[in-house]
Amino acid sequence: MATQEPDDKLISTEVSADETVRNERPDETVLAAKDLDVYYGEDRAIDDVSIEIPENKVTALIGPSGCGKSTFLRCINRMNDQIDVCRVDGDVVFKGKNVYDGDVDPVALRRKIGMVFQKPNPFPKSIRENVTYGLEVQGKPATEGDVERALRGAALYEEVHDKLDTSGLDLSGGQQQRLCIARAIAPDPEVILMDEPTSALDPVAASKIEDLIDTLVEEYTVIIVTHNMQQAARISDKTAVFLTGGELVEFDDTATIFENPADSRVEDYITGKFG
Ligand SMILES: Nc1ncnc2c1ncn2[C@@H]1O[C@H](COP(=O)(O)OP(=O)(O)OP(=O)(O)O)[C@@H](O)[C@H]1O
Repeated sequence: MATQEPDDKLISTEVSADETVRNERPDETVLAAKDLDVYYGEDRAIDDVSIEIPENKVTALIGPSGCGKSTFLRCINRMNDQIDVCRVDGDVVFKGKNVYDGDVDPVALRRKIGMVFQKPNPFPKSIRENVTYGLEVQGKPATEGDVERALRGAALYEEVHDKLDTSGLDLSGGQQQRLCIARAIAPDPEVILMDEPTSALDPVAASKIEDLIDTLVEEYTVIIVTHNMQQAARISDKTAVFLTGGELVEFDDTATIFENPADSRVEDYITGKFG
């Protein structure tokens, strides 16, 4: 269920020093949706969305339950291909190439655009095998260095370096989620999609993931769906607000969205008048 924060005054858009540096960098588009419509059978879930996602920034997707945030996220790396009734019209251009072109291999695409889900979902395999999986399906043997690099990148190495051959399922929820992040970054992606990555975690584990996102974005572009508006305000540089019917109503700097949105529907949503 969606949890909404009722009072906009509670939403601080104070930025970290790292974010200030990031915000001073000009936006370079890494990924763009153009006139995107997504249908499940006859029902439209995304309505004519165009958006340009900047590189090495955190973009948050917010909006009420059922407005199409996860659908949009899944379109980016063609996870929607796995849903029979789902049909996509329009383009998703990643580094100049429409990911829906016939010659794009979705499996290769998903290594460049990795994904982390709401519920930590490590494979029932060792910590090491979880990390090496993405490289080995590419036919690339993974080295110890690759494993260490991915686990360090996910701020997990110190906690697991002496038990790499134990099951990933024996870790705590927060550690499992960082293992999933390590698995996503092992093949050296450019974009990491996160679908409510902290909503199944306790506040301490969630806070670690938020800190990690702040580090990840130095190297990767992060696009995160969150129901938690404080979280969007805390960690993102840009915020896209979707509203019912799959319409992208406003996309701007996070501070602008939370402090001075152009669209009154966004203001109503942020102040808890609906959603
Ligand atoms: N596999 C599916 N088959 C049919 N309809 C679907 C499917 N997945 C999503 N939908 C519909 O598409 C619309 C958008 O759903 P989606 O999950 O993308 O929204 P959301 O904003 O991520 O919602 P929430 O915040 O509750 O997770 C909803 O009406 C939903 O019922």
